[in-house]
Amino acid sequence: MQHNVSFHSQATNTFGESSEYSNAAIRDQHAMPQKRVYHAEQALIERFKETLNTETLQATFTCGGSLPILLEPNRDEAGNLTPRTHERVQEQRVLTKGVTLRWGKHENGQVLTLPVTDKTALEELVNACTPATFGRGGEDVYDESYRRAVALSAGDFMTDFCPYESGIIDIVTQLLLPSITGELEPAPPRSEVAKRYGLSHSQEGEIHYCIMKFTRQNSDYIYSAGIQKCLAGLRILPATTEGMLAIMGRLDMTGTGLTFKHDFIELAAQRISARNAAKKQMSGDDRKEASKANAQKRKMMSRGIRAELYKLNIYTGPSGMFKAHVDTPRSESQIGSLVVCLPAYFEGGALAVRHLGQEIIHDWSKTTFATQEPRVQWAAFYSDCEHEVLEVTSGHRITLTYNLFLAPGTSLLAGQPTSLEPQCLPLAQSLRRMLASEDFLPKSGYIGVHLAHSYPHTHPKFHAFVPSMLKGVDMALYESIVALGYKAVLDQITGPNLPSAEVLQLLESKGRSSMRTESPIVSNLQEMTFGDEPDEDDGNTDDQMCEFYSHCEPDSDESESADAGAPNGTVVELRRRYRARAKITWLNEAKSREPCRAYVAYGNEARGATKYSSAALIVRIPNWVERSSTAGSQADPVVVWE
Ligand SMILES: O=C(O)CCC(=O)C(=O)O
Ligand SMILES: [Fe+2]
Repeated sequence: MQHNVSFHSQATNTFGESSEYSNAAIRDQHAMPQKRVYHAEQALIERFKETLNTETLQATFTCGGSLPILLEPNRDEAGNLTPRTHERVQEQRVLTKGVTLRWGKHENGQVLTLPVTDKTALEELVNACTPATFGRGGEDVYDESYRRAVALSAGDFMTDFCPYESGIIDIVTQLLLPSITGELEPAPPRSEVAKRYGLSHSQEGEIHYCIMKFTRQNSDYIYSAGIQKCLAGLRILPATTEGMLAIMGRLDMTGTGLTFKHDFIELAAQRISARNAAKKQMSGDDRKEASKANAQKRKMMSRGIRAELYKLNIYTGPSGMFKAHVDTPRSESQIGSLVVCLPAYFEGGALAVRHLGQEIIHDWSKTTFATQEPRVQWAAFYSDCEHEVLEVTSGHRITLTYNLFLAPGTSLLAGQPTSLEPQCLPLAQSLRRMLASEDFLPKSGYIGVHLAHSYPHTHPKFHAFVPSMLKGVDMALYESIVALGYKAVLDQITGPNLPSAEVLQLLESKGRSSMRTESPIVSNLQEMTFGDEPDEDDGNTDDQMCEFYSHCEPDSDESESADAGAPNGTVVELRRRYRARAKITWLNEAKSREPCRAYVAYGNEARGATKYSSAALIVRIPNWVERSSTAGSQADPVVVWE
């Protein structure tokens, strides 16, 4: 996403107005006050705070690091590379061998290990490369005035360097992925203004960003002279000079050249909200909603990064370079690029990465090469970051480039049948053994297993659990059930270990959809009620809550229809839950008496409480005769909320 902010453009804004006005008129009316009203230091602190608070989205747009190559590392007496202590293992980010490259056709293979001892082999590698092209106007072009480099495609060489093994992908996943999958995390609370005008977090962030960028400010005031730029930056500039003057008159009533920051925020929020409404009317809302849902689903499925080797590039001095560009995404799920600089001598050739007016320079030239041990150095950045390889003045700058894609990641196993063989899970074996016995539930019935972990709610008001959330042993259990082919529901457990009232009906319903499909779970979400969630503020203790529940416990012979005329909906609901609970054969104990809990996310920072709930996997078990003929079949997999 390039934020090309243009201040003097003549364009039609989203209010449908043609924006033509005199910048000079505005400037004359509201000249910058001469007097400095705050200390420079204070301003810097405020700016930093602002960045910290509001520019969270993609604040870390690039990251980088280096791995020293120790060809003769220290070993302990036993010859181990690092003593087996926790601390030392953490430090073990060194490469203990050079990076080997192999290329060349059959029977003409060549090999080079960097750092280089054999200059001839290095020259041969350069000769084996072809001039590097780049994309322009939808075509691959070769233009030395824009890019002067040579390259080998991934299919034409091999290397033993592995970004996973060296820990780079771990770091990149931790630093760059959270902003991409941000909606999965509890969102920071929006301000009252943002809530009032229905602004998204990023829209709110953008207002603060523009204030920071275009107005010199202290904490409460902003300079009125920057307001016009702010509005342009936010794409909410009024169409006419009169409109702009009216805004300035409203914001800077006393003519001091200063505006209350909160007044500006209010005005900006109002205009963005109007723009949102106008846009909504103009566009195909349904299509947008659908693509939003798809994007969300994609994010839900993405807890990791997959790096795909793309090219080997050599920029040779003098004059090797690649001017400012944005990498062409290879697919919808590409989120960024990784550049790994191999240990070879060169000067110049810094990699500049830019985002929203900020620039980070990754300089890997001889300065580090000459003074320290050789290193493999790397940088990763989001796809929308502009970047540039500055001129290499001497030597060969050799890089490996990788495309970074969203991927399920190591912690997301649900629905990944190719990477996991659930039949081999010990839990699946043991479940199969139990179900094979005629002594266990000879007639059909239900089993319930309380999950080991609590799970955050996916919606502030409605509960839903999706397999992709599952962790550790819970995931193993889920996969085992999938492997056995029985119908199951991931259910929230509330109150004194009560499943939801309709869980058994769901299990008996005819329709079947695969648990693997992760379809959005909307139709069967339960609204949180008093009974679901003991309110910690109302002073109820666990014991009081349980006493309340116990009044609702149904007599064992009470019939379903007896509830029909019951006056209190909550009590009816609770009785149904008790009844469901009694019909389930529970295979383990629930963890606690108060399963639905609110924790404050992010330690003591007031970012709002995230609700975590206990859950159980409830499985419909056919009678013994039926299951002895079908158990183990994977033909008809398990179901979650259809
Ligand atoms: O080699 C580098 O540092 C970056 C290369 C690059 O930007 C590209 O291949 O797109
Ligand atoms: Fe690039």
